[in-house]
Amino acid sequence: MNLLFGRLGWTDTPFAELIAHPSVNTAVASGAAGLVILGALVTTVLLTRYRLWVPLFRDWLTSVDHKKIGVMYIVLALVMMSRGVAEGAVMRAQQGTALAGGFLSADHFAQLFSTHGTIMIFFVAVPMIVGLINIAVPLQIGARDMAFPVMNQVSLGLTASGAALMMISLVIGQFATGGWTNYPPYTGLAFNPGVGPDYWLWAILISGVGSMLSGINFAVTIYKKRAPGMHYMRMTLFTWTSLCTAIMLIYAMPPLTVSSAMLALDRLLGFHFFTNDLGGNMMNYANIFWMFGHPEVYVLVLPAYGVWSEVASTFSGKTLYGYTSLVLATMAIAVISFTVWLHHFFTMGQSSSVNIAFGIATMVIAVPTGVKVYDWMATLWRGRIRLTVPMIYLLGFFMLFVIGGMTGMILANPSIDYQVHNSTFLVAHFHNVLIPGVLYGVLAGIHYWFPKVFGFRLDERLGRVTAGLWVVGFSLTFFPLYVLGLMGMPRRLPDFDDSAYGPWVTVAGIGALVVLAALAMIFFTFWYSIRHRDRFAVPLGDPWDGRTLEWSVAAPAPEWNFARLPQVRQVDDFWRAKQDGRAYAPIEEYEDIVMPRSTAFGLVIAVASFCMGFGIIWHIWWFAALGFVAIPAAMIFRVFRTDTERTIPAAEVREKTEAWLAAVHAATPVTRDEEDTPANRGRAVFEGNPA
Ligand code: HEA
Ligand code: HEM
Ligand SMILES: [Cu+2]
Repeated sequence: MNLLFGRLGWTDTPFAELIAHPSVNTAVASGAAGLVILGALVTTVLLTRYRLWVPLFRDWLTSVDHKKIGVMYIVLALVMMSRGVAEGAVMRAQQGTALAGGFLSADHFAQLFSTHGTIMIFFVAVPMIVGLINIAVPLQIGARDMAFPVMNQVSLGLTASGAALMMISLVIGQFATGGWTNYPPYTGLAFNPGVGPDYWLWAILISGVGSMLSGINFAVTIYKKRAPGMHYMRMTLFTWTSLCTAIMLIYAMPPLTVSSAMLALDRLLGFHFFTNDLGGNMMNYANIFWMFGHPEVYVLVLPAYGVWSEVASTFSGKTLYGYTSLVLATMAIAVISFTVWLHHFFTMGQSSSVNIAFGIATMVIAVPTGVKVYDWMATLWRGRIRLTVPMIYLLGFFMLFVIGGMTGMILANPSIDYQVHNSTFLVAHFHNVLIPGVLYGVLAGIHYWFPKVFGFRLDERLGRVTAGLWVVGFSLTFFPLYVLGLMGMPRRLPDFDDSAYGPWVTVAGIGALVVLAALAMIFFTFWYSIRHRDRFAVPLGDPWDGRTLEWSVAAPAPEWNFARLPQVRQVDDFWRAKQDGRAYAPIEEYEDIVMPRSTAFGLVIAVASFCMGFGIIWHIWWFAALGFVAIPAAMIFRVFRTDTERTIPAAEVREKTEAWLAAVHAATPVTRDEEDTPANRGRAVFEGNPA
């Protein structure tokens, strides 16, 4: 232990390990570390080569525009997802070759499922969802920005800082082996003195605060920043689900922060909250963690349900069937989800009557979820269906998610759960809700809102192939796990010698290859669409014949979103406005618009919190102190700034808006009959002459 580097030594890299013990296992670890380093180098070279550092800093990293922050969240999530999916595939390869001896050590496999689970939940699903909410909600409620734009940037910074800790754990030291739940006492000092659990703890502590702040920001934005006339029962369903998710984040994140902080105290200062002796009890961890953990999965899935609502209604050309029931179902799921956490440990010793109570509470969630599924189906019924990419994802969701939900119902029976708890049946269940439920929803949302942010849409053909690959890839990879689970295969199993597992893990392995192809296709779709962006341009801003406010402005949406705040009269206001000629009305008087000024505050907080986390993990106390002091210092400095706002002159707003309005009015109106052609021709799709 030394003062300068704490417990960090030269041998704490996978490369040193590779030299000391050359094997396929250590080579894989070094390869992964090499990829991280290579990725960082290539990014640096490209940014320098194309002189992008300044634009990156000026237009993105210091921006407080909710749309840009949303995009950065999603980019972060896509980077992390590439790692997460690759890790999933490596685990499948290990189990696929286990009968022949495999190629990974048990410890390495344990790190893989721990990083994979942690990354997928906290650094893929959460940022994807938060990113979409950032992009869509202010536009849908007719606002110019978030309630707290700078805090929004801080949330992103904290999330990125946690993600950076995850990435650096590949290169320096190693990650935890305790799964995404990091249960003590296994992760306590007695069993795990290394840095692994500390990486988990500080990545979660730092990003968790960011998520809670996001929740506050979203809730206040939706409460306070709605346009005139945007009553609660006129909001879009995506906004409703975002509001429920925001409230859930506010209540669910603190338990996670508390359980993690308590475990950190156990590890750093010898507290005994969760040890087996000296008064500790790990059941406290299990309870507090799952008080977060269960609501968390609905935090993720509710906004995806919101996307399905938008998609179903837009692409069947109908107002949502059962609007009120969808709102009430969302609220019911949000509330009930706080009463079911114990179903994650039915087998951990409480009496059967307690188990039964929680089992029943769990099953009750099927009712509001079913209401939603039937409402979406009724929305499609007799609609003018357009099979766009988001609709393909919706169909995949209908087929697959319902199966995953049903297996959840099976697990909710304590007596059945005793048989399949912690088997791959469970692994199949949760991937079956997370991938078709959350991931498909997010991908559908990206396809749907991409043109609004960038002014051009993504290629439909490639998007369809990608969606198809996700449906096939998911099914091949995860349905075999139900069978394996019923055969008795436990989760988190690095190797086995029961040859009966062989065929099923082989199929799952092939499925993982298809999923890898689907991942590659996502990036190819982006690349191809960006290259041909002129062909895909939709400057008028309404490529899907949209129904809600975000489609009533140009694409890309101007920085101020709305030149004049809209006056809302009903659900699907923009759609009705297009029909009775109110849409695209001329604006008589333009006004100056005050917007928040760009700032590096979030960036400073991100770097400082990273230093603090990294310092504590490695016991490099001076480094930790530096970060710890920099955070309040930056806050105090920020409080004294007075030049935090910037006025956009009315003339500038007028010029941009009038040019766009003129283009809209010059475009050929598309009549109902022509609408069956691909709906995304780059012109406004509306009926009649709006002038
Ligand atoms: C987005 C994520 C998500 C979602 C939506 C769900 C949804 C549900 N989950 Fe799942 N679950 C997870 C993510 C998710 N889960 C994760 C990550 C874990 C494991 C964590 C770990 O241990 O690592 C887990 C674990 C888990 C367990 C613990 C099992 C164990 O550890 O042994 C249980 C037990 O009750 C459960 C139940 C349910 C139920 C009842 C639903 C319900 O909400 C499903 C409701 C939906 C339907 C039922 C389908 C649609 C409904 C209809 C068409 C209406 C008609 C149907 C009926 C009337 C039945 N889940
Ligand atoms: C896309 C392809 C994916 C593949 C191939 C894959 C594969 C795997 C594998 C092999 C495991 C270990 C299973 C075991 O313990 O036996 C696992 C665990 C897990 N996965 Fe995935 N997965 C994928 C996507 C996702 C996604 C999108 C999410 C979340 C949004 C996710 C969340 C998890 C979680 C939470 C765990 C549990 C980790 C733990 O045991 O602590 N996965 N996955
Ligand atoms: Cu749960």
